Amino acid sequence: MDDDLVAAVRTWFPAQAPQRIGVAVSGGGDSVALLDLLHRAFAGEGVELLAATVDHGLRPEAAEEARNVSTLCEQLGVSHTVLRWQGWDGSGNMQDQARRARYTLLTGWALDKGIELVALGHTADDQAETVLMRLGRAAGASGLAAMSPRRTLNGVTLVRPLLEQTRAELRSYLVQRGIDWAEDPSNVDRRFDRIKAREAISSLAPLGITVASLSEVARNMAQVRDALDWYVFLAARDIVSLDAGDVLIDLRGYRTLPEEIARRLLLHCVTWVGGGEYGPRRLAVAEAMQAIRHERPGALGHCLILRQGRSARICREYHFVKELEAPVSEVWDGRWALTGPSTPGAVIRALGPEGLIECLDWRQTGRPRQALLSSPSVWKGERLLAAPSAGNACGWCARRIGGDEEFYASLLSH
Ligand SMILES: Nc1ncnc2c1ncn2[C@@H]1O[C@H](COP(=O)(O)OP(=O)(O)OP(=O)(O)O)[C@@H](O)[C@H]1O
Repeated sequence: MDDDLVAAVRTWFPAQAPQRIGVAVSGGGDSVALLDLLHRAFAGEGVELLAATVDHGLRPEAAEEARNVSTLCEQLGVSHTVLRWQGWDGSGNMQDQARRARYTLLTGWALDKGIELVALGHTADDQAETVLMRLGRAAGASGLAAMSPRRTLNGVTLVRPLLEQTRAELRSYLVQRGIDWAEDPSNVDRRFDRIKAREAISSLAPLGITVASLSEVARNMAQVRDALDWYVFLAARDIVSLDAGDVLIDLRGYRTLPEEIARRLLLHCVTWVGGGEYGPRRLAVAEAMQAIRHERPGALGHCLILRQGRSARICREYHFVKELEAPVSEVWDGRWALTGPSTPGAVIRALGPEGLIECLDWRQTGRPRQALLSSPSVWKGERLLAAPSAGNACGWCARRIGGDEEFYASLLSH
């Protein structure tokens, strides 16, 4: 049974193991088991295993738990780093902020150490709880697909090799191995939805709703999501074109798409143009879809939807970028890189109405005024030097990070 678990964990990684693998160890049972399992799975393969613990500075016991992880790592010959978070300012949702900070710290650590893959200890129980919580929010296929076994964040691949193991199995593994772990007190705190979900699952068994069945729902929904994404990809190839960082959707083609494909395509378009960490709400998406179908202008996810001939044009809304400024050597609005003649002190800003007035040929570009207002332009103080999208390049070139092909490719990246 022990060896089966080791072999099962090994299957989540490429046959040709990477040189280094990172492991995020909180000190709780799941991630301690993960550390030991990975250590055994890669013994003799010449893989360097590195562990990290984030101390959020929120619980007095956290420092000691981190020390216990250090001791275990020492016994296993694994190098261990403690990453400290001092970020919470007492406002907002502390759990959510701590979680985001944890991922930022872990991926930053991985990049620093040249680690491509970081393993996390989420289990089948975590997956089942996530599915149940998302049911409570009336999630669709993507939400119910819950956590992916593998995803990329900030250029680092996060892997969840324990997603098919239960918490109980891992606890009994640790007991057999004589390895101790810390019990997080928030694991019994009923204020948290996750704990409520955990308790609910235990009483849903008479209906056949269990950790196993909910995890299977997640796997089924991941397949549904992937299938839908494939058809969104085909539709995008057919009816979407890109222009200067904006998206053009053919209106006739859009009207004939099934509702769910149309919804997903629109979401992808506004995420690609507007960035945005949180997707827009369902109601707002439905309203924007209606606007497109009836050829009315609309707004969604920090983007404008304009009618342009037989297409809907999705562009960045000026209001959301008018204060943004970056040196020309940096990325602007999370998506634009500008290159041109060396000009010390030059910055990138949205073109805005003052800039557009100076671009005498902007109409010849065929781009609408509202789209050009939010386009990237080069300034020195109050002087406009270049506006590549508005027909005023002056030796400058604006390139969207990832290129246009990424628009299509990222539809299939799950
Ligand atoms: N303080 C920590 N230091 C290092 N790794 C951690 C820490 N907390 C959590 N992790 C990693 O994340 C895994 C899941 O833990 P937990 O469910 O508490 O995390 P989470 O980030 O809240 O999960 P989710 O991604 O669902 O929000 C752990 O098994 C471990 O690999």
